[in-house]
Amino acid sequence: MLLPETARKPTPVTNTKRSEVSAGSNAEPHAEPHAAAQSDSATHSNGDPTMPVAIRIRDLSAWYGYFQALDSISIDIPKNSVTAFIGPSGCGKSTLLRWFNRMNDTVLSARAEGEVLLGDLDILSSQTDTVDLRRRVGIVFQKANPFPKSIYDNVAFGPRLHMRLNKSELDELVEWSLRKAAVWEEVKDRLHGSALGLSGGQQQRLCIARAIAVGPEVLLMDEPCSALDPASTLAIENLIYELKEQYSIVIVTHNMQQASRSSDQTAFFYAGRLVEFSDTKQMFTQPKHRQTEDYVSGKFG
Ligand SMILES: Nc1ncnc2c1ncn2[C@@H]1O[C@H](COP(=O)(O)OP(=O)(O)OP(=O)(O)O)[C@@H](O)[C@H]1O
Repeated sequence: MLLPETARKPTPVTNTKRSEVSAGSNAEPHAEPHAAAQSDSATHSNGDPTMPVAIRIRDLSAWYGYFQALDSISIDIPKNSVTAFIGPSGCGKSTLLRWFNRMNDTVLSARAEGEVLLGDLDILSSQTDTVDLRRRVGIVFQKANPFPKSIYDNVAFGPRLHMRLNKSELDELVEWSLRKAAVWEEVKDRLHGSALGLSGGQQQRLCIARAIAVGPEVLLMDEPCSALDPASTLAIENLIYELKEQYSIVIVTHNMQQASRSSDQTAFFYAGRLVEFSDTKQMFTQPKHRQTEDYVSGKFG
């Protein structure tokens, strides 16, 4: 079975210790961070120092214009495991996720300072090739967003852009990706039909197939099940479990049961700050901070 091309040669990085990237020419200077309640003891590692790191984040702060959305976040995203980001609405989960593959570049007022490393690659460097970065760090959004093309062309889109494959290799890769995303059996007889004709849950799994077809190292999932029914949610959660053997996964979720079922470690954010990062079992049974306990037990949020 043909597997997607493995990691490409990383783009040359700058030598600067701290990077700064601004999405638009109208980026604004610093403003005071909004009210935040970070614990002094919030740790960037989940406690296992032997765990290989997929993405290393140090002192990351981010703004939209004058508004500070993230304040000095340091966290190590472990390899081949599932990390859940939880916290009340507006605490910065999606903002953080979207800096991992520079999706925030599309927001003119967005700006970040600090360091985000994917191996040797300095993600925030202005010299980073964002097309290649997004191949290495794929993203699946809350609402499935298939292209208005056939099922086959949705999956083949990235490989056609990044790889040189002949027709049979491409066919094989499309099938591999759809199988891996657990949607092959449902679509194999309609590969050239419109992706928009699929159900929401099927569309979401198609989007996962599209993301993994280019061989990413990291898969970001921003509330991937929030628009799905319980059966489709279960299918995606099972899929996440299968995929972590091969990918490092970060999932943003408001669903505490989903975080506790699907993730190996959980990071709790509040008002732009990391409050606690722990093994998921510990987070849900013996949180270190009162604020975490209140949130996971549903007292606020
Ligand atoms: N494009 C934007 N322009 C200006 N402010 C933004 C933008 N996107 C997010 N924000 C603000 O940044 C803060 C963090 O937003 P973010 O979407 O990261 O939070 P979140 O924790 O993912 O929230 P939710 O759980 O509701 O999706 C919020 O106050 C939000 O209003």
